[in-house]
Amino acid sequence: MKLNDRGLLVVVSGPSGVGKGTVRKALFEMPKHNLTYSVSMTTRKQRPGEKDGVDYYFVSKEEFLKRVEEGKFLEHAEFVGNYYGTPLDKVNERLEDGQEVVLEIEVEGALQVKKKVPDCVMIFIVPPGKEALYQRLRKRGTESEDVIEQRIEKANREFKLAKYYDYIVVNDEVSNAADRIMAIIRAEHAKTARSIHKYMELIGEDEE
Ligand SMILES: Nc1ncnc2c1ncn2[C@@H]1O[C@H](COP(=O)(O)OP(=O)(O)OP(=O)(O)O)[C@@H](O)[C@H]1O
Ligand SMILES: Nc1nc2c(ncn2[C@@H]2O[C@H](COP(=O)(O)O)[C@@H](O)[C@H]2O)c(=O)[nH]1
Repeated sequence: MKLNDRGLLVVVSGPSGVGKGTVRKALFEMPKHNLTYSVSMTTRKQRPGEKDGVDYYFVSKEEFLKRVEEGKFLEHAEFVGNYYGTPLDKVNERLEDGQEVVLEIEVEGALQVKKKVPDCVMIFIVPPGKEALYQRLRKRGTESEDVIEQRIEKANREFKLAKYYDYIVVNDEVSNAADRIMAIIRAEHAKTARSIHKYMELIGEDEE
C-alpha cells in the first residue's frame, strides 16, 4: 500500500439548484473534519448576502479572461452567460499541505478536473425528482424565470454526463446528503492509503 501525504481532491458537482451549496455548507459544519473549501472566481453579479472572498471572488470579465490566458485556473467554464473558475495556486498549496480540498462546480469544469487530476473523487448530486430541481431554483428566488429555464435546460444535458462520476448522491434531505458525502470521503481516504496520521485526523481520533 502506497503512503501518500498529499490531500484528496473532492469534486462536488451536479445541476444548478440541486442543493450543492447547501449540502456543502452542512458538510463543513460537521465536527472534526480536515476539509477546506476552494472559493471559486466568477464574473457573475454578487447576490444579496454574498461576500467577496467567501462565496466567490467576484471579478470583471476582463480580469477573468486575463487569468485564463495566464493559466491561473485548474478549470474554468462558461455557465449560462457567466464565467466560473477554480484558482489553481490555492488548490495546489492545500493539497501539497495534505488538506482535503472540496470543489463545488458545474459539470463541464468537473470533467476538466477529472482529466487533470485523475485520482480526484467525483461526486454527482441529484435531486429526489426532476420537479424538485425546478421547485428549489424557484424557491431560492435568485434568478429570473428566464435564467431558471436556461439552467433547467442545461441540467437536462448535464444528467447525461453523470456516468463519468464515481458516485451519485441523492439530495433528499440535506443532512443525509452531507452524511453520504462524508462517508464517501472517509472511504476514499482509507482506500488511497494516506498516512495513518492524516487518517486519524480525518476521523477525529487522537493518535496514542
Ligand atoms: N434537500 C433539500 N430539500 C429542500 N430544499 C433544498 C434541499 N437542498 C437545497 N435546498 C434548497 O434548494 C435551493 C437551491 O440550493 P443551492 O443554492 O444549495 O443549490 P446549488 O446546487 O448550489 O445551486 P447553484 O448550482 O445554482 O449554485 C435553496 O433554496 C436551498 O435551500
Ligand atoms: N466550472 C465551475 N463551475 C463553478 C465554479 N464555481 C461555481 N460553479 C458552478 O456554477 C454554477 C452556477 O453558480 P451560481 O453561484 O451562479 O448559482 C453552479 O453549478 C456552480 O456550482 C467554478 O469554479 N468552476
